Amino acid sequence: MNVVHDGANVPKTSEHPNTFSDYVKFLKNQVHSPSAITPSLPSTQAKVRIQCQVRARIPTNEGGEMFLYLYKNNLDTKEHLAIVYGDDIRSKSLDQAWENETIMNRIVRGAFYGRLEEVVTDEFAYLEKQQAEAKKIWSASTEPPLVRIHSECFTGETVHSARCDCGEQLDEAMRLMQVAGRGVIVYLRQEGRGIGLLEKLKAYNLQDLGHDTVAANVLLNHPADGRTYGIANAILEDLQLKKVRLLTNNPDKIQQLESFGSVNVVERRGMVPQSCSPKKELDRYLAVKVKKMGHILDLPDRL
Ligand SMILES: Nc1nc2c(ncn2[C@@H]2O[C@H](COP(=O)(O)OP(=O)(O)OP(=O)(O)O)[C@@H](O)[C@H]2O)c(=O)[nH]1
Repeated sequence: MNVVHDGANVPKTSEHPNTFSDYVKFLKNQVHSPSAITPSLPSTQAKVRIQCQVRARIPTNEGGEMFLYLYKNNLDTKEHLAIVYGDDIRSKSLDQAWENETIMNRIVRGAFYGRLEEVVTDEFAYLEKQQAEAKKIWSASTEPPLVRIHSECFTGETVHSARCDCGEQLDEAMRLMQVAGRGVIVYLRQEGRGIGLLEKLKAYNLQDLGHDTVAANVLLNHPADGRTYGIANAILEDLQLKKVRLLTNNPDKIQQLESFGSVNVVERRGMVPQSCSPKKELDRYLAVKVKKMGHILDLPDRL
């Protein structure tokens, strides 16, 4: 993109808009300061506050595209993400107006409708185009989208470890959403079910000595699963999703998400590993998830 015009300051902005003229009023009446979001409340009991900082288009090698939304929050310093398919799924906190920002500022942090394809030279024409794009979005379907709440797994996703099915689950979720043209993957930086990569790698060494994934965590004085879903819930709220079809084998995830009261899981879709060649380590991992962690997985012949 090559934007040459810096635009006017966006004045103070109040409520979330429903129409484009509301949107313009909204921009005029509400100021939000993203710097107010700092990790000042370390307790997991603290009220979760999040702010979407930026959104950017990611074209994929498969020919489709997604938008990546990056969030800041008040509980930790991690950059939690939402991978969003479909133009009608919008972040409330991103679309808010920030103090003293220009149209160019809004473009750079991704708070625009449609695609950035040409140089912005005429602010009025740009706003007219935005109005047309916004109208399309606000008349779009409100069907509950496919949603996956995915926890980071460097080993499974980046170095293709065969110890777990995390990489495959992420790829499959992206494939399903690309086909559906709509969906959200909330990508939480809760590596190793919340214990971090350092401790997870220690757990792998204990697993090579014969301990399973749960026992290895416990031997290292960690819970079997130390994850929380308050930030995921807040991100789904921010994306204005009240009903979702969740891709998961983990009933605890559904229970925890619904316990916040703002997001309703109307359907659970299983994530069955597609790789047809059974792998010894992966099958041992999946069997423990079913037997010890209550996961639902329909692979009776393999496990
Ligand atoms: N501590 C630990 N974490 C692991 C291990 N294998 C994978 N993980 C982490 O587990 C997380 C994924 O959780 P899973 O239990 O595989 O699946 P889930 O998210 O509970 O459930 P699904 O929605 O069905 O995928 C990621 O953060 C991985 O890094 C392991 O052996 N030990």
